[in-house]
Amino acid sequence: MLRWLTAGESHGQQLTAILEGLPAGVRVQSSDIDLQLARRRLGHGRGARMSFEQDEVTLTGGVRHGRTQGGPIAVQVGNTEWPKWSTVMSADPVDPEVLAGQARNAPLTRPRPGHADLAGMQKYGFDDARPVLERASARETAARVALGAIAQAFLRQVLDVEVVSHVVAIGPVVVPEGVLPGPQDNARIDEDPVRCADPATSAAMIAEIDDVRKNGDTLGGVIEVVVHGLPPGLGSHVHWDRRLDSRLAGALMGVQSVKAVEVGDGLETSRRRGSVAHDEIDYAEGRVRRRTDRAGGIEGGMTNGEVLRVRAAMKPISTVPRALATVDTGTLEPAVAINQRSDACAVPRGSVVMEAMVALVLADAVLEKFGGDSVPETRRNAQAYLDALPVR
Ligand SMILES: Cc1cc2nc3c(=O)[nH]c(=O)nc-3n(C[C@H](O)[C@H](O)[C@H](O)COP(=O)(O)O)c2cc1C
Ligand SMILES: C=C(O[C@@H]1CC(C(=O)O)=C[C@@H](OP(=O)(O)O)[C@H]1O)C(=O)O
Repeated sequence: MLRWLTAGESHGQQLTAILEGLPAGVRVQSSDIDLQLARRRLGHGRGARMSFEQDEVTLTGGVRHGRTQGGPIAVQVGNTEWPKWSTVMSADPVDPEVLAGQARNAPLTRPRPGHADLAGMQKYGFDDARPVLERASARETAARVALGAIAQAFLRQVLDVEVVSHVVAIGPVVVPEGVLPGPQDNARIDEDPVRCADPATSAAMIAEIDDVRKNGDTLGGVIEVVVHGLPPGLGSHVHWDRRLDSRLAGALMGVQSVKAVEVGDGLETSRRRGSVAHDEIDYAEGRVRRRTDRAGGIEGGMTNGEVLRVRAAMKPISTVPRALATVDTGTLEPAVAINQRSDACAVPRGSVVMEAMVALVLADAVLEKFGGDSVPETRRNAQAYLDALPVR
């Protein structure tokens, strides 16, 4: 079983992430994580913070000389903005007189609609939204991407699995049907400002983001994660919490701002007749395969050996520059929501986060199926399973 956990605040000293249960011998180094974190900072529509916040990665446990050792892997992602926040976010008590002089410490009492601010203040008994927004912030996704980079290295080294992603919708602008990235397409897609695999749609997406930005507004959209090289039989039909689709949906829905998840053709499938909704089976090219992949590579809660496709829909950024109506929780008077710099559209960089979540779930499912305490052992187990499949 693979377990992972993150800790840390948006303006805290650092994010901390732990990944436990990975076999020994996965080749991984800080630069692999740096690469993924750099991808997460890109994208047309990102906010100012993404241009000056550097992610300082340190592997502090579980890896020696570029290989995992079998123990928990610990990663720190330092916030380079920390010096500006070290008093306001200090873990230890600070002299009240020093704090009083800090403009950043003024209580945030105008909760933003669409954020955790108000419900979090009520739930935890705060009269200031700061402690809520610090942890609710998607800054935390940097820690997930760091762990996802390690999970991706494991998947690649054990099974040649490649996890790629692309943006399929931004606001009302949607890619045409049939655009499907290949296993090596991430580098090409990264070069597109909105991580869209279709150049004509990309231009329309950029125009849409520019338009909302000009109008003080924000946008959401849809990301598709595509996984090549998975064997059949990951996950299971036998119980709801063993189903791979359920585990993927939970992981993607657990990313800040995700409001819907689709597996394969998802909602579109529900509108089709059965005769054209499923994937007929034939025997060709030496294997039993599906003629189409409407199911997105999962049937009965298990991978079926076809390309896996899952989609996550992000709501528009909640910190709308043309600030939304709220109430000042100190005075109960009408007010406008807290408004600071923010992304106009985080969908392109969100796609890197979705890849990480999918990689973590799949690494867990691979270990559940094949076990192994070292990469060679897991690889041997996987190969023995593939060789013994009754139907290839
Ligand atoms: C990668 C990423 C970046 C985000 N950047 C911002 C941002 O700059 N400003 C903002 O208000 N929300 C941003 N969000 C969205 C908020 O974190 C999200 O709206 C908030 O957590 C509430 O969403 P929920 O109701 O789904 O929890 C971002 C989300 C992601 C995944
Ligand atoms: C810092 C990151 O994203 C942040 C996520 C975020 C939010 O509300 O989710 C709000 C913004 O932070 P701030 O309010 O400090 O400008 C983003 O910049 C990051 O992704 O590294």
